[in-house]
Amino acid sequence: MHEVLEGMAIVIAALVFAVGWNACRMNIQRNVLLLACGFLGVALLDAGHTLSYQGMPDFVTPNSVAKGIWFWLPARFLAAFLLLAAVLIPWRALQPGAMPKAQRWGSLALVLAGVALVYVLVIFFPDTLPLVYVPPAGLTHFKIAAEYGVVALHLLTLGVLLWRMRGPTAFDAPALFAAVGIMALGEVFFTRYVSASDQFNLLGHVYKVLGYLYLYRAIFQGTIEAPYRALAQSEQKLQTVLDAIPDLLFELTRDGRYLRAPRQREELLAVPVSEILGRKVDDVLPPPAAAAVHAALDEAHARGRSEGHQFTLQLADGEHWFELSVARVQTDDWEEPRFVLLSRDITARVQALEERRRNEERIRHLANFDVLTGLPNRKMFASRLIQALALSQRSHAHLALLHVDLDRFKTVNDSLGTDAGDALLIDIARRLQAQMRPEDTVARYGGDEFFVALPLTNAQEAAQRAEALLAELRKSSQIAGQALVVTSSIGIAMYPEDGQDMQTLMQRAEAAMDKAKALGRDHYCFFSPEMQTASAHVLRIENALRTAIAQGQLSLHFQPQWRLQDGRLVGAEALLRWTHPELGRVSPAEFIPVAEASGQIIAIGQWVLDTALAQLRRWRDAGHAELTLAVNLSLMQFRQPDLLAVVQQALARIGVPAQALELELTESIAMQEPEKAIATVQQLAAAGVQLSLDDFGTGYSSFSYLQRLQVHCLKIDHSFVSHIEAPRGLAVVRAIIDVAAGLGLQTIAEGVETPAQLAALRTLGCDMAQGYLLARPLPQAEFEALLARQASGQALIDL
Ligand SMILES: Nc1nc2c(ncn2[C@@H]2O[C@H](COP(=O)(O)O[C@H]3[C@@H](O)[C@H](n4cnc5c(=O)[nH]c(N)nc54)O[C@@H]3COP(=O)(O)O)[C@@H](O)[C@H]2O)c(=O)[nH]1
Repeated sequence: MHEVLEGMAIVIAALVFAVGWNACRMNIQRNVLLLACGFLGVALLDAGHTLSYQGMPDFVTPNSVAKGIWFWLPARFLAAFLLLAAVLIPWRALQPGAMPKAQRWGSLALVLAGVALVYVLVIFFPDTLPLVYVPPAGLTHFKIAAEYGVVALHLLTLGVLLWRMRGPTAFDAPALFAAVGIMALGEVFFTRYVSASDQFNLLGHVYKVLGYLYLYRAIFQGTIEAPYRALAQSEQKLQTVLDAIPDLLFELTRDGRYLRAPRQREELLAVPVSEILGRKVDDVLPPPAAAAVHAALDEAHARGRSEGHQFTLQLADGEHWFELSVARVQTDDWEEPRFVLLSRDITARVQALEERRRNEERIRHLANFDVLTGLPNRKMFASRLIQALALSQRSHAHLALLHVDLDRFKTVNDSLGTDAGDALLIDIARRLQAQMRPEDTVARYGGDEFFVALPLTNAQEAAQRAEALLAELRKSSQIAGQALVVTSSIGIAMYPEDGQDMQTLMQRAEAAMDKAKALGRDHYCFFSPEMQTASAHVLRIENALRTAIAQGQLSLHFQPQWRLQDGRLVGAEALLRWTHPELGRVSPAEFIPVAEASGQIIAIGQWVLDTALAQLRRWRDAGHAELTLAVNLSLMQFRQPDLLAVVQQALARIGVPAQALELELTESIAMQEPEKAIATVQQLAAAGVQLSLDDFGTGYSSFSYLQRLQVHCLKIDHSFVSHIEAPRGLAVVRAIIDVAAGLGLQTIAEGVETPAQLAALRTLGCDMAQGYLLARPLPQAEFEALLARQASGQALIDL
């Protein structure tokens, strides 16, 4: 039985060695190497113990119990020390890579040398060894103490193990714990036996075998089971990763034969996977795609990997783009090279890039071309003009810059709507473009303004081109079902005579265009230095006007208005005056149009309204309650969407009744947008404000229009009054007064300069009059002096 149990123990210890030794060829684990080599020593010592056992044939020298024990004890101590060392040395997780040969073979040699030493001592020098067994007494104290020493080492190992098992371990700690625990128990039995065949000795051997078995299990688990499990897990993980990859994955041979498809996406394949495997790419893919795969395989074969080769495939849902990534699989030299090919569907990316390219192209186009007409815009025109000027400079050539502006384009927009206006602009742009030579550029500058650059063109040629353009633009356009005829005005500036740079030339072409308009439209006009002077003056006025209110340069004069029935001063017209420190007194006839064109008229108009109402308030407070004050409205003011609110707020803020304010609106302003004018006047009239129609008779208002325009007074223009002494002039004024009377409106004659004019007006029944004959526009103090004289009962005018 002893031999059987020992035989089993030797075999298991040898297995521990075999498994551990081979595992160390693939992994670096010092603990395993220690146990493996150590337990080979244990197996050899146990073999010596078995062979020396009493009852066995003599092993080199006569066998004895003591001889057996002398092989036994080193084996036990070796096992105990090995286990203790194995749990003391930190266990590292499995690391791929072979243990260095020198380390493995060195450890083995060390163990074998130790074992050989024990063999030599026990066989040839037994007398040097202490007594371990004395028949018939049995085991000596030394032997028992030695066995307890082994037990103590095992207990120490168990303690270390328990301490290590508090946390996760990189080895099979429970199996190792069981192995050490059982071996320790077995050793206790070996301290108790008397005869080699008693039950303690037997039990000790059984426990020893069991302990070895657990040790084997621990080594097997750590070196074979665990790596296999980790491998299975890692393969599972790899498959999960592969499943998550949205690409096609194939394994191919060097010549492009499909071996495997670890990741299948049938929807990205023209043919099912089953039909692909075993075939070559040339048989499956169209030639350009197959060529891309071969190129990728060649590259991966040469460099280990390849990326970026692309091809397209026509699939059921349309054309798809694919990009290849190929990696060469590590194989042994004798194996056929294999490649993992990842085919990524990059259709969305390609489409997004294409979309981005298109968007960039669109943005570039928007940045350089006018959206409505497709003509170059300001930016593009500027760059082309600068280039053309540089070229003209180098070649000493002329260049003509034309500013084309449509005449009365606004009327088209107002009467036919902006869609018709847009259609007209598109048509005009097309016609302008058709007139251009390859070297010319026409651009839309916004609204109905166009600029044309004509390189290599002298003044004579520019005039001919302008004539041709005017003639072309004069032709009718079919817009909104009707033939529309729009003329245009062209201003021309010549390089180098009129300017050397873009800015100057453009300003001068614009000034020339203004002149063409002033000449009656449908004209072209070359720039002349006089225009420059005029426009410089206008620019000066415009700039100076900006600070006029803040610097207190504005004031109001008041021209008295007289009731012709009794000669009383009943009102005044507020007239704006501007005195500039350098420009001196500037006439409103000069600066009001500039203020209008630059938009400053809104602020200036507000100032006039507030100042006039404040003055009126003071006069009314001073007892002139019947006095009214007329304030002129410009076109821009009249078009203010919040005009009613502006007027009402001013009245309320200053505390003047609406009836005391009269707003003067010229007939031409009222006729600009008749329907809107009727509505605005109606709102103001409803608010109680009086309205008079200035310059009456100079415009084209019809009776029906007059009937709907809720003004209370017609102001007979100076030009009619000045001709009143002639029969036809008299007839005109009479007609105006009769119309007004018929419509229930008052009349006021302006510009009365002679007693005869005044007499005629009275005879015709005109209600009121103002003019130099009666009084010029007066500063506040002088006007107040008149009021004071009237209040004191003096007659101010002779009727
Ligand atoms: N929008 C605003 N327009 C204004 C304002 N103040 C003036 N104006 C307009 O400027 C134009 C020139 O005005 P002005 O130089 O003040 O000339 C006015 C009178 O001085 C002049 N007048 C008055 N009586 C006579 C006369 O007997 N003979 C004669 N030759 N001229 C005379 O007429 C001008 C007043 O005209 P009208 O307004 O049509 O009543 C002028 O168009 C002003 O309207 C302002 O605050 N806002």
